[in-house]
Amino acid sequence: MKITVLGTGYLGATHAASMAELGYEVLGVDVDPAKVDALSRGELPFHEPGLAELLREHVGSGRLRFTTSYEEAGAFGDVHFVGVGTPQRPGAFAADMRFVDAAVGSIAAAATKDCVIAGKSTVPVGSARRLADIARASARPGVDVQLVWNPEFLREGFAVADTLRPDRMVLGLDGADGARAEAVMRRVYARQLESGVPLIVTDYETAELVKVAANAFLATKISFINALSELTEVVGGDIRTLADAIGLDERIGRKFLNAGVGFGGGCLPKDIRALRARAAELGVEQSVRFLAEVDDVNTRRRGATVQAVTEMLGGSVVGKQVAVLGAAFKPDSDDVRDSPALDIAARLHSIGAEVAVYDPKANANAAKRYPRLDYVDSLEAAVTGAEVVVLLTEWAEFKAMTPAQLEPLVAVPQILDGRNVLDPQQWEAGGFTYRALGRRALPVA
Ligand SMILES: NC(=O)c1ccc[n+]([C@@H]2O[C@H](COP(=O)([O-])OP(=O)(O)OC[C@H]3O[C@@H](n4cnc5c(N)ncnc54)[C@H](O)[C@@H]3O)[C@@H](O)[C@H]2O)c1
Ligand SMILES: O=c1ccn([C@@H]2O[C@H](COP(=O)(O)OP(=O)(O)O[C@H]3O[C@H](CO)[C@@H](O)[C@H](O)[C@H]3O)[C@@H](O)[C@H]2O)c(=O)[nH]1
Repeated sequence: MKITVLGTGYLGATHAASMAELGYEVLGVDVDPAKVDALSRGELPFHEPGLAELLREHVGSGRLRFTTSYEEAGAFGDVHFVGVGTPQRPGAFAADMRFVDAAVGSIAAAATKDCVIAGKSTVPVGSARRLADIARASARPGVDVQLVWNPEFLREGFAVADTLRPDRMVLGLDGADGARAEAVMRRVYARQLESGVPLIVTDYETAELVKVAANAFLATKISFINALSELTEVVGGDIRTLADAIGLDERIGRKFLNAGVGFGGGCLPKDIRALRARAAELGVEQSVRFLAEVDDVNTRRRGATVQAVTEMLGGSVVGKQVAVLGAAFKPDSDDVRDSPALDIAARLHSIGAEVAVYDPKANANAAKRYPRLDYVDSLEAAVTGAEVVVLLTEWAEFKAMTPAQLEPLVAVPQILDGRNVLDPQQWEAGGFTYRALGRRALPVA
């Protein structure tokens, strides 16, 4: 069985290399020739632990190739995975479906043998049924093209492991017409299924909704704890202890209750907005209205961080040296899409602070987004002369730093822990003024 993966970004490149790892011959397709050239040389254009090695190995063996040609893909693939982007539509909350529509239409028209198109991109509910119509209408006479919806749940930073050993797989089918496609997909994923990965076979709409529901739930969990942070900041409580305590209840669970500067990335923010937009189109806006508050709580954390830094600097950031540790939206990624860290750094700069940013992997992407910030190559360079150090992405390097390491370098020993990952006692004993979002009462303006 031969596999193509349409779109070779974070999802597609990971999926393509993982399919090669499972033993398939794989062709990755992208409309970006620079990306295709880099991948064809075995060079990963972004940071993802373990993926560069997998890519090199399988490009080297010839099992994994890349192209810009849909014609080549249509002749090659028995299964075509669709992993192109569905970003937020400019000026709106809805998902931009242009790339998925184009990919499905192009591959259906190019297919010269019976095949299955497996949608992995995150899409508004109702898209699969519409795309199945596009596929049928575009297919050549005598070529059977079936569409399944097979959403992807990988996390950046753990993308390879999540692809090879997911918590579950979901397959949305076009009713009884989906029998051939189901059999093909069970063969593609045979190794995972044999190793016990649960497979949920359902209709298109449920499969599409499972994906956005999972992300909406995760976003809600984060905003829940961050909303409680606003309370602990006022009364002087400790949000980490609170999260530990409620998390011990197995019905609640401790995961995704880490309070701080909030969620970002290419998925959670845009996916909750797209769900709201789709619900409004369907006339059930009120059903997910709470997601507006989830989004607002999340955005407020960024403002609260800027406010806390301002207070630590005596009421004004103008001309003050601020060390920002982290630019990626999460550690072990160089992705800066909707990154709270970078947004906060830019906001501080826009109100007059001298901001030095250091991220172990994301400086280059951050510089493309906000070229006017000062990016430096080490933790030491960032904190030298700083009047406040602000930890915004919890890279291992930042979690491991000590007051003794920073104290000789900073101008004023104060630190804001935007991710609640440092030990307050250790930093206070080391001579630092320590503040954290939700963990200690922040100075009230
Ligand atoms: N990044 C993740 O962790 C993740 C996880 C699960 C689901 N998703 C979903 O997967 C989709 C892709 O996300 P991503 O983060 O990989 O995006 P990305 O922007 O990194 O990659 C998208 C790629 O698609 C390419 N592309 C655009 N139009 C194309 C076309 N017609 N044919 C071929 N290639 C085309 C782009 O050039 C780009 O390389 C989105 O719907 C996203 O919500 C992403
Ligand atoms: O307790 C927590 C956990 C996460 N975050 C933040 O939430 C964001 C998202 O984190 P995470 O979900 O780990 O990363 P993603 O790679 O964006 O993965 C999410 O989005 C993907 C794309 O849809 C899905 O496939 C994954 O299942 C889903 O976890 C990041 O900014 C994190 O810093 C917190 O603030 N507190």
